[in-house]
Amino acid sequence: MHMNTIAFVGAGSMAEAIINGLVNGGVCLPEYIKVTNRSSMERLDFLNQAYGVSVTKNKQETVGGASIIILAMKPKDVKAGIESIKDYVDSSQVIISVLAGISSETIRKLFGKELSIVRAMPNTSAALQRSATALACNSAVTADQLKQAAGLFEAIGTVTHVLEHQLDAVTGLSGSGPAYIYYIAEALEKAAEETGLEKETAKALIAQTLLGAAEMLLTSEKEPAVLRKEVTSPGGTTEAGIEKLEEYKVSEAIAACVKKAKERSHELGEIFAKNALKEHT
Ligand SMILES: NC(=O)c1ccc[n+]([C@@H]2O[C@H](COP(=O)([O-])OP(=O)(O)OC[C@H]3O[C@@H](n4cnc5c(N)ncnc54)[C@H](OP(=O)(O)O)[C@@H]3O)[C@@H](O)[C@H]2O)c1
Ligand code: PRO
Repeated sequence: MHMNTIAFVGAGSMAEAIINGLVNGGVCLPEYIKVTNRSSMERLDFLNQAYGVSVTKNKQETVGGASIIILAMKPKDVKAGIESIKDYVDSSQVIISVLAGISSETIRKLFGKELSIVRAMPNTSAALQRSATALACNSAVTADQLKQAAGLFEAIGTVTHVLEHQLDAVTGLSGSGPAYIYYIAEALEKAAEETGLEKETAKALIAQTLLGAAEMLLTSEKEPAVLRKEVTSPGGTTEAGIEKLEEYKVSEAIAACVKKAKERSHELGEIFAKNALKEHT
């Protein structure tokens, strides 16, 4: 795809996952990517060496003239981060925020001007071009700008358009989702060792089982419940195992987990707006 300059403000795990996906997926030349952070030059040097991207502490050099600016700091650092770039940003640029919970309106107020703001909720599987990304945008975003933002995330996985208020639910589901799956993988590994398998053997079997099941979910027209039934012989091993999941109310635990994560996303946005906008209103 054709790519204009992309500036990353924040150089942590989410920024790296996106950079990795863009560069190693061959969808964007590293010279089109500029990265800055707050303090760690060591981290910037690492990204430069690992991916060939340009790195600098200079905020003007990073964001000035970039067609896309990606905000990738932790919520607590957003106010200072925006403060440090706002004078070099104008309405011809598209701001993409991957920040959990923080609304486009809060971001706009912090910049203190009308800007095209796209909110994206990707996940760390972006590093393998396997992110499930959801996008929403403010009313200043043109169809072309949204297409440009979607193109960037399509290069590192799938893109789903949602309403902005739905992003909290997306965050609790697929933004945090890889961690839930790793949690299950950890539990399966522990269980496999307890039932007599070596760690490496278990790890390989678990990863391939997750991959196969995910591919079935993606490609089959059958509902998950039907796919599950196909594995479950009456009176067999799966039925015996699933009886335990029911006994331990795993389904309820998963529902509570996703709900709590969604609520936390909303709460982070509310708390942030209340504190960060005190002197802006
Ligand atoms: N990790 C995920 O799975 C994931 C998924 C979806 C969305 N997100 C969102 O992505 C954002 C970043 O998360 P993360 O996990 O990548 O965090 P992280 O690993 O802690 O990285 C945060 C980065 O922001 C930089 N930073 C802090 N203050 C800054 C400032 N004033 N100016 C410029 N850069 C600044 C930090 O630089 P220093 O190291 O120099 O302090 C660091 O490079 C969060 O808002 C999160 O909600 C994360
Ligand atoms: N990581 C961020 C968090 O845990 C947002 C989704 C995944 O807050």
